[in-house]
Amino acid sequence: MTATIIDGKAFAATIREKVAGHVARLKSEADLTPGLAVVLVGEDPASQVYVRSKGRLTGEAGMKSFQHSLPADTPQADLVDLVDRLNRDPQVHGILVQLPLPAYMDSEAVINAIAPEKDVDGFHISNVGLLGTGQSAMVPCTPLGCLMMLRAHHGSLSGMNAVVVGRSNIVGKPMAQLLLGESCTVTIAHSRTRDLPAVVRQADIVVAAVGQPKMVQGDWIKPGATVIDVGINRVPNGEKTRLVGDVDFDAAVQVAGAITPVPGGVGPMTIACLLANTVTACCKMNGIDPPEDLTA
Ligand SMILES: Nc1nc2c(c(=O)[nH]1)N[C@@H](CN(C=O)c1ccc(C(=O)N[C@@H](CCC(=O)O)C(=O)O)cc1)CN2
Ligand SMILES: [Mg+2]
Repeated sequence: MTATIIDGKAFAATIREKVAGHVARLKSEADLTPGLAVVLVGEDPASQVYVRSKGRLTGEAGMKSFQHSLPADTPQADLVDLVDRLNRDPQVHGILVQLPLPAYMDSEAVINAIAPEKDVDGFHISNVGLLGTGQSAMVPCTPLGCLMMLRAHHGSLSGMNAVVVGRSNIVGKPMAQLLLGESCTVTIAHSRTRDLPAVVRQADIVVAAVGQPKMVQGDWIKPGATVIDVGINRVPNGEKTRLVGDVDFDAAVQVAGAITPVPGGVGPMTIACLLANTVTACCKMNGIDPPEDLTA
């Protein structure tokens, strides 16, 4: 028996439809249009693709999209000035600075310059602290998308063994916090973990977020486990390139109970959750209860 394929692309489309419904209601009932500002520094081709899709999907959901492209040698102070202006702009409810920033910039300082209530990435230290202490926070989009797929597939996650492979601030750590919030027993594994295959074999849920093509092997997966693959790695494929995840999909699909594909799994959920977070931010800023069905 091969695993159930968790279709993130289809799931993301249903979230974007719900977002569009809420946006239409905010317009007609409160004369409010949620606005998302995305800032790109430099010309990284993958980042350009992601920023373009964010702009397109923001528009398709009926929201206002503000895109700012700055040259690769922009001084950090100029970027922070732009963030300050966006913080004060009443048409902007969400601000996202596309990562990675050029190496000379202090990414943390830039992220912490965003007003926490407009931090739709959930990377600001205030939101990190709120999430870590189980309080209402803006939740990072990729881990939120992973959690939504897990909840939709399993219902309750209570008591399950979850292994998150990767300890980044943008995926691994918040993912672990979210799973802990669902009463999973959570292990964060990383490059120094001893006998990683044995650790992963204990998992009912594996979230792979290491950025290494096909690192998680099929025989590391416990039969029937759910595998969420966050990796987006571009590998050579003849004259071209193709995308592969952090999991050896062809092997893992034979063992797992359910698995996300790459592409078409976690990636599309990231942008759908960004739109949902922007609606939430807009509602909160205007004293309106945010919709509960967007991130349930
Ligand atoms: N400020 C942020 N920067 C980055 C984030 C983020 O959440 N906030 N995440 C990633 C990039 N990212 C969004 O920014 C992102 C990556 C991938 C996808 C996606 O839909 N991927 C598709 C494949 C697309 C392709 O062909 O390349 C898929 O997996 O099916 C969406 C968003 C780093 N930076
Ligand atoms: Mg740096």
